[in-house]
Amino acid sequence: MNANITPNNPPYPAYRATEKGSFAWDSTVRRWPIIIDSSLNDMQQAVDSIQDDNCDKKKEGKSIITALQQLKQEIADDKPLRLLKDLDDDCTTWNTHITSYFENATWFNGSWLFNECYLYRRMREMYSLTIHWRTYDVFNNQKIATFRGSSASVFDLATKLPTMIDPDLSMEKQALIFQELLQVCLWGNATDLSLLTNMTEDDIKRLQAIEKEKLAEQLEFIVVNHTCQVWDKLKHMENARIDFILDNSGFEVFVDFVFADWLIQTKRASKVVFHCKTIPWFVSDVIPKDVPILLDCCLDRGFFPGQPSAEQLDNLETLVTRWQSYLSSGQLELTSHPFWCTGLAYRTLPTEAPELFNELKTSSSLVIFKGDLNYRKLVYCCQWPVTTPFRDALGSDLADGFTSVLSLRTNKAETIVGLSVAKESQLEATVPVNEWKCAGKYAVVAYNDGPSDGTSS
Ligand SMILES: O=P(O)(O)OC[C@H]1O[C@](O)(CO)[C@@H](O)[C@@H]1O
Repeated sequence: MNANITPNNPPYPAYRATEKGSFAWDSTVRRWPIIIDSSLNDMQQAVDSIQDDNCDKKKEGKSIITALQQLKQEIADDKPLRLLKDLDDDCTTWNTHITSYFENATWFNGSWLFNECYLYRRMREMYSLTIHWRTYDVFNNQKIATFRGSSASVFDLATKLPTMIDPDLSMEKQALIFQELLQVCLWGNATDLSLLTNMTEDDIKRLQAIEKEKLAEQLEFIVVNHTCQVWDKLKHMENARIDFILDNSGFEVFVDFVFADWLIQTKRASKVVFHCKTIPWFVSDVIPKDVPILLDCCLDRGFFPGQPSAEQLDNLETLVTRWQSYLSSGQLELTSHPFWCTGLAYRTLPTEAPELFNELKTSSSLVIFKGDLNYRKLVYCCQWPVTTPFRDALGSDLADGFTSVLSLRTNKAETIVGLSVAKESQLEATVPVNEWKCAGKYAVVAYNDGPSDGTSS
């Protein structure tokens, strides 16, 4: 293992697009151009809808289209990662990271983790440099359209949840409900726009399914499963603060609300904090404006297709109205921090964002990291032996000097740790490696218990 760890020199070799055929290479040569093309389409429609051809907004919109096309070419030409030019609050931090760790790095030879984050920050720069497009979210329409397609599971959950939240249930029953909700929260991560793989509509419906038997079938796809340790932590927890480092908007944040609702209703949490990104990120990640938009969609009785019944709409309205009351009472808090939109692994949290690190360490009993990118940043996104213990990949600051950490991740990138030798052998022998590592169909529930003398209840 590398002793002198830096962002471009992780504990084990970084994934880089210079490795032809790797997922990093496929992202750089195929997936990222698709994402930029879909942003170009969105921008073209937005610019075409502006009537006045000579107004500044239309001119700025066209400059963004040109900048997106130039970005695509810059990546294809494997240019160096240039410094950012906008005046956003995080610009200096980003440029310090580039000059300190990625001097002379290019789109192909920089670490895939940093480069993918840099891609979205470069897209942000295009909007930051304008007057009329500063707050425009080029992924907004896709986020809403994908949520609209999740209506079956949204209504299923809205109908089922009241029976699942009964605080008078026996501990055994609560354990079963916890396992179901944890899985629903986990698999909600599968509906992710930036993956753009061959996942079919049926694949997504299967992954979003919440029926008991479907969830039982899914257990075999969880290749690292610390659910029991999480239940040991939660079963007697009372009036704690629990933090969600969010991932995707749409159905995933909907199920995050469902899980948070259960934590609050069963009095395990008196406060839940949702941490959003600060800029449009990885296509579908949640930024603060996405939450009220999502809740309003749920309350709009004409939003979902397929003529839902009055009862279904009423159930959803009851649920969402309660969530809105959590937000207005402060039981559920929505926040964002620029640290979640850097290109660095989370081992840097104590030095890059000491106030955030200390707040979570001292106030939160459990920090739940949702999704693949958060997982990659927790484990430094490198070529760990897959049987490396999760705590070793976290590093001592997060494993021993922080609070309890739970990662709920569907596998959408090659880095993974925590497998048993038996599970590694079974997967290597039966499933194509890209299928279980990158296709979003297998998952990880990885948990590290915080220090017992911390805030943990
Ligand atoms: O939304 P999530 O679960 O963090 O997924 C983002 C992941 O999708 C990808 O863009 C493609 O798999 C990864 O590079 C990235 O980590």
